[in-house]
Amino acid sequence: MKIGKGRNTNMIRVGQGFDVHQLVEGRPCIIGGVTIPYEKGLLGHSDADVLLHAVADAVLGALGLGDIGKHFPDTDPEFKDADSLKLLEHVWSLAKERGYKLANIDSTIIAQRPKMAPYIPQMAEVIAKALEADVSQVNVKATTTEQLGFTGRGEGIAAQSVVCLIQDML
Ligand SMILES: Nc1ccn([C@@H]2O[C@H](COP(=O)(O)O)[C@@H](O)[C@H]2O)c(=O)n1
Ligand SMILES: C[C@@]1(CO)OP(=O)(O)OP(=O)(O)OC[C@H]1O
Repeated sequence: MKIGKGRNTNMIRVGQGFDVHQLVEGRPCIIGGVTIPYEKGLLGHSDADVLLHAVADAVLGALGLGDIGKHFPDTDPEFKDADSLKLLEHVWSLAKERGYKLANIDSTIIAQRPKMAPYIPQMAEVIAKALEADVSQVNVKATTTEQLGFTGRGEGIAAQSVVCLIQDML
């Protein structure tokens, strides 16, 4: 969507991301780039950082560039145990080279446990740094599902993210 005419025209793009990973024993619980002390961790080909995956998918969606599975296939040994922060930084480089900056991003972690609140400020800092933005542009929330469904039973954790990017065309 273009706003304005001629010079100083801004392009605004919106994207959303959603991801789920299974909770299993013997894996670290890394969410939003923060390692959370917990009896289980998230299973995946990479470090399975469900929040950073949702953020990366939201950015790719805003850019119209598909999803993280397309950019980092889970059949590629290069991405085995990959640090999702590095994947997000690569995704952000695609936004930057197209002239986009972050307007704001809002994310929700859907987990019965562990309690996310103590770690949320640090997650927001990680995301802000990766997207080269101020932390005031980044919001992270958490919710349980009141013990309902796979998240409520503690079988997995989900995350969703909505991003707004702005392209300055001076
Ligand atoms: N894993 C979670 C889930 C929730 N929170 C925080 O608790 C609040 C209440 O959760 P409800 O699902 O009962 O609405 C929620 O608003 C979060 O602040 C959390 O820290 N970690
Ligand atoms: C990140 C990638 C690549 O290592 O693997 P996973 O950690 O399994 O994560 P997923 O969200 O299933 O999809 C993207 C993958 O290609």
